Amino acid sequence: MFIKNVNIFLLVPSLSILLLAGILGALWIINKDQRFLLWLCSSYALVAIPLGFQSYATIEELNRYALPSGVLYLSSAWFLSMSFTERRQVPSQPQLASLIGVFTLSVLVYYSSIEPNIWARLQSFSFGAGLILLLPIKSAFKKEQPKDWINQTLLYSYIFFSIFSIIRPVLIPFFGFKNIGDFSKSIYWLVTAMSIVFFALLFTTLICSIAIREMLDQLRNERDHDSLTKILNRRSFQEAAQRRVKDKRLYPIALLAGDLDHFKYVNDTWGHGCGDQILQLVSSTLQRNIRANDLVARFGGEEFVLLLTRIDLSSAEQVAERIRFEINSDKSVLPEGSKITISFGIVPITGPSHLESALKEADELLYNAKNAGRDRVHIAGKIYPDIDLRPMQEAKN
Ligand SMILES: Nc1nc2c(ncn2[C@@H]2O[C@H](COP(=O)(O)OP(=O)(O)OP(=O)(O)O)[C@@H](O)[C@H]2O)c(=O)[nH]1
Repeated sequence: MFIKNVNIFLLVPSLSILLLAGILGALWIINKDQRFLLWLCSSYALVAIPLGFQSYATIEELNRYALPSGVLYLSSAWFLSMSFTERRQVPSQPQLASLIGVFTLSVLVYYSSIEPNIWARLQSFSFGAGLILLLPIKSAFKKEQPKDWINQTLLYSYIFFSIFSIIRPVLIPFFGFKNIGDFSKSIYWLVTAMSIVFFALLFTTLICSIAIREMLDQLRNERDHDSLTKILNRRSFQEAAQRRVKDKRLYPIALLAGDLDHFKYVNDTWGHGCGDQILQLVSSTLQRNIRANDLVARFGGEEFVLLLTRIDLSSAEQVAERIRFEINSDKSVLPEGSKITISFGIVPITGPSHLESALKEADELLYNAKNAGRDRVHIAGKIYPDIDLRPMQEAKN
């Protein structure tokens, strides 16, 4: 049996590929959304088995196990192509791939059981695997091409590998592979095994850099955004706002503090789910009403803050009124006869060091608007004679 006379060196290609499969599998466990890692890991695990086996098998064993080896190689090609389709978000073609697979396996059976011919087997099998790999290429090219060099390298190396799989058997005569008894020690087999390891290493390096970069982007995104509404959170708002207020070209700048009215009542009456829906609705209304360079954030609870650039106070007031009107008019969340209301306090930002105190001033104006009956906009410097100075709790009742 092939297990006798084990030359450990011959196991290096399959063990290296198994190691790469392990790295990909571990990365996938960290972020299960990146399914292309799982497909690639499976592809490597499947190819490592016949690769190790063929490194030791005699020509009789190669004949006997041609079908299972072929199934593993073709499945590995299919998983590799699935990894690529998942990555590029293009459709996979399982029916066509199955057809190619069945046809290729039939040829393999013929050239292993009926008329054993290793050369014909290699050609048909490599051709079948290459075709399966090439299936998603057309749709991948119809899509917008990747702009960064890592994704571009991945695309072109995948195409190169697919074409290489098809033409590899053509290399046989050039490597003088004549004595089929020496298959596992032939230069052809060495080139095949080393090329598989080379491409596996290349794909792993590229895919892992892409996966890690995307994971970091995702973490940064989660750190900077509110998970319910997807708008900026307080910390990232303050960072971004600091940059805006230092830029003279963005002045005049206005700061708006908004707070939903009687939100506790909404939660208590219609449930927390309804409250969450309202928070999402308000966030999308706020986002719809801002321009490039403006910021919108959820500061926590039912409290929102906007930084509007290149705008005077009265225009900022109009924006707030428009938002208030849109929120009031929404009929999608609360039952007929009830409406969502919001109050605003607005102040101008006078300079780079004013941000922190402007936030406090806007909050005070917002508090005044609440005391004055809610569902209203109060702006800095304006006198509101109808202000209701009753405590907030009393006003609620
Ligand atoms: N549904 C939901 N409710 C939240 C969330 N965060 C905070 N809240 C609720 O928001 C309510 C805020 O209540 P209050 O601070 O009393 O404010 P209010 O009832 O809007 O009263 P006024 O601001 O004075 O009009 C509390 O009941 C919180 O539980 C959230 O993410 N989802």
